Amino acid sequence: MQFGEVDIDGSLVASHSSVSEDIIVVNNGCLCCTVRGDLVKMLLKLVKEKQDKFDHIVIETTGLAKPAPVIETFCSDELVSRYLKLDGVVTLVDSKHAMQHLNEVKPRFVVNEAVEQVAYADRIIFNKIDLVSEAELEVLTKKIKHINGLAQIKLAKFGSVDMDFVLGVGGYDLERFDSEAHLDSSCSVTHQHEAGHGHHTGHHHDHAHDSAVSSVSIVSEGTLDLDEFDDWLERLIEEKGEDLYRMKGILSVSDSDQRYVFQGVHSTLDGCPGKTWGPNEKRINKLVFIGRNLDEFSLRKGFKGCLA
Ligand SMILES: Nc1nc2c(ncn2[C@@H]2O[C@H](COP(=O)(O)OP(=O)(O)OP(=O)(O)O)[C@@H](O)[C@H]2O)c(=O)[nH]1
Repeated sequence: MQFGEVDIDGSLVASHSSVSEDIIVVNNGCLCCTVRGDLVKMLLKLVKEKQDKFDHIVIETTGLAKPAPVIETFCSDELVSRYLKLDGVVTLVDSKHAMQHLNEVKPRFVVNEAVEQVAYADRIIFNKIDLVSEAELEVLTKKIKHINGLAQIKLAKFGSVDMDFVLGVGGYDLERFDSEAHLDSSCSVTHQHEAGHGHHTGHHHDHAHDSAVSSVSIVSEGTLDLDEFDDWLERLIEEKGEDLYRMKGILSVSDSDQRYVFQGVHSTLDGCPGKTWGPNEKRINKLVFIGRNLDEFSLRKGFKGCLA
């Protein structure tokens, strides 16, 4: 399924495809609505007509699409979420040109879609690595991990990656998340402002300051009061829900032998008890927040305030 004004890829893929997959082009949706009405319609049509005939639906957006409305379609639309589950967001990065797009400063209220597409990803493929030096790749990796410390990254040439890397991602699956625990604590690199954006004063916070999209990771031993934590998260979402793109965490909570796992997109939160802690296992809390203008200091302080 593709979003786009002009469907060139669709016909190219179709002419090369001997398999029976359907390619559906969705090109009349508004790129900035919060839930994609056109997508809802198409997904429900697929469910109705072919429910038992597919394992996955792969949606390819145009390079200009904002990922949030597509993601929220799966969280917010009651019918869609009844029949379909969002598996994950995969972002293909052109290693040669990505930096230029990530650094592009957009006009007021205009988001940088390259930054958004990295920020919301569960998996990131750095493609065209044959066209860049190791040093360039290192700088790009640093930049991308700064934006998204949660996604797994793979390097590729001509888009060649294992299918398992892009299908069956389980990016929104609390159980998978619990057992895999891909929280890269080395990615807590917020507050390193990009060149040219060093001055980060209050008056900048009212517009889409894209270099301000970053990850904050908290890795900390200790036990949390779950009620306090819930209250804190709720307050956070109320105040900053729009700026909080993704959050995930594995928590050690008092009066429980089980981990508590949670994940969220903006103001949609989902949490449940997870695996039991081992008898000699260190109970370490791991949380990652990805969002715009995140205040690392106050996130850490808020978290500490919930420790029992
Ligand atoms: N050297 C090199 N060229 C590549 C690689 N992957 C794709 N290309 C070439 O890059 C050109 C443009 O392809 P892409 O950048 O993949 O285009 P695309 O992503 O389909 O374009 P949109 O979907 O319209 O954004 C084609 O000529 C590809 O053959 C790679 O890993 N290395």
